[in-house]
Amino acid sequence: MKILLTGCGGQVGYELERSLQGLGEVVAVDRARMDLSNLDQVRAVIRDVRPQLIVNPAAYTAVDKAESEPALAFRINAEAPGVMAEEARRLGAVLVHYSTDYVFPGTEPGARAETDATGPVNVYGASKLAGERAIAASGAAHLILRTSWVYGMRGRNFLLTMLRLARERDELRVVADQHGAPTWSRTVADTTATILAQARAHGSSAGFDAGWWQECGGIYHLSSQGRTTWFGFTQAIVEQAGIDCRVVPIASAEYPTPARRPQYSVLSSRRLLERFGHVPDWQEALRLCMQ
Ligand SMILES: NC(=O)C1=CN([C@@H]2O[C@H](COP(=O)(O)OP(=O)(O)OC[C@H]3O[C@@H](n4cnc5c(N)ncnc54)[C@H](OP(=O)(O)O)[C@@H]3O)[C@@H](O)[C@H]2O)C=CC1
Ligand SMILES: Cc1cn([C@H]2C[C@H](O)[C@@H](COP(=O)(O)OP(=O)(O)O[C@H]3O[C@@H](C)C(=O)[C@@H](O)[C@H]3O)O2)c(=O)[nH]c1=O
Ligand SMILES: [Mg+2]
Repeated sequence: MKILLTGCGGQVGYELERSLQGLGEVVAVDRARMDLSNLDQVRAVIRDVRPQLIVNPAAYTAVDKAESEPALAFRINAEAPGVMAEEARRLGAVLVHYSTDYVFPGTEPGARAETDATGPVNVYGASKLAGERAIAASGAAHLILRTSWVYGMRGRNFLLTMLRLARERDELRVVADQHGAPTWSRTVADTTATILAQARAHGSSAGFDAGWWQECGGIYHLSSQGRTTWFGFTQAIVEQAGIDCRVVPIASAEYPTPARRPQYSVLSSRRLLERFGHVPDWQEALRLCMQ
């Protein structure tokens, strides 16, 4: 099976390139080969590669910057995935795409299910929601995995930022009123591969089985078990790294940013756990990652 993987230099894309190896021949493309802001190029690369599976972790992920670049964020996060889905349908291929907890307004303390009402509070979230809708409307077999607070030992992420700041400063002031579940990039990639292996087992040598995608496709929440705040996440990071740095809880109002962020961002991964098994607890995953 031929797999087209986008954004192979990103946090999740890097891990996917490894996790997807057992599944087929992975054609990994970066921005230089396929720029998602260039829709003609997206189309041309897919028609050239003719994959049976497209996996798309590439995205515009700069949450604050998106507030001042909405058109670009929407092109990359909504229009480009829409083109991928359209091309996937033409080829009879499957599209696996990633989305975010930021599609929700975050006004309710409980964990959000896939069927709960969306309502993004920032441009990034709105652009990701538009991407989900474009894919759903395309008629292509697809999987949309919504994850949250992704970190890892490479790329741009909260873990690496906080490790750097904790070494530079005596004190870190971190918001304690935004709730969510930090998720290791490797958890996202490995779980994706687990799901695809199950999908593959229901198919034939010719490819995936359309019936399986009818029944099991669509949106799944995929984030770590448990919950914390950015403050709690930072405490765990500093403690595990053994860095001598005070971590002080603050309110969001004391840390102004261009983009608003949801207050309660916990996702319930129940649908995924019932069908596909285990996802680790955030503290356990953080420990494994930092080892
Ligand atoms: N990071 C997070 O906290 C979360 C992420 N997600 C979602 O998960 C998915 C994976 O995110 P993650 O791996 O963390 O993101 P990263 O920011 O680590 O990686 C994004 C990747 O997309 C690429 N990219 C950006 N713009 C373009 C473009 N115009 N053309 C081609 N490639 C481009 C980047 O390339 P380059 O290096 O060249 O910029 C990079 O390889 C995304 O869909 C994201 O929305 C969901 C929840 C949380
Ligand atoms: C650096 C820093 C941040 N903060 C706050 C700002 C913000 O409210 C919160 C998180 O900061 P970040 O900017 O890293 O987080 P952010 O970029 O909003 O992270 C989001 O990224 C996108 C891509 C997603 O899809 C989301 O799931 C989520 O992971 O921490 C502090 O309170 N103190 C600090 O020293
Ligand atoms: Mg960020």
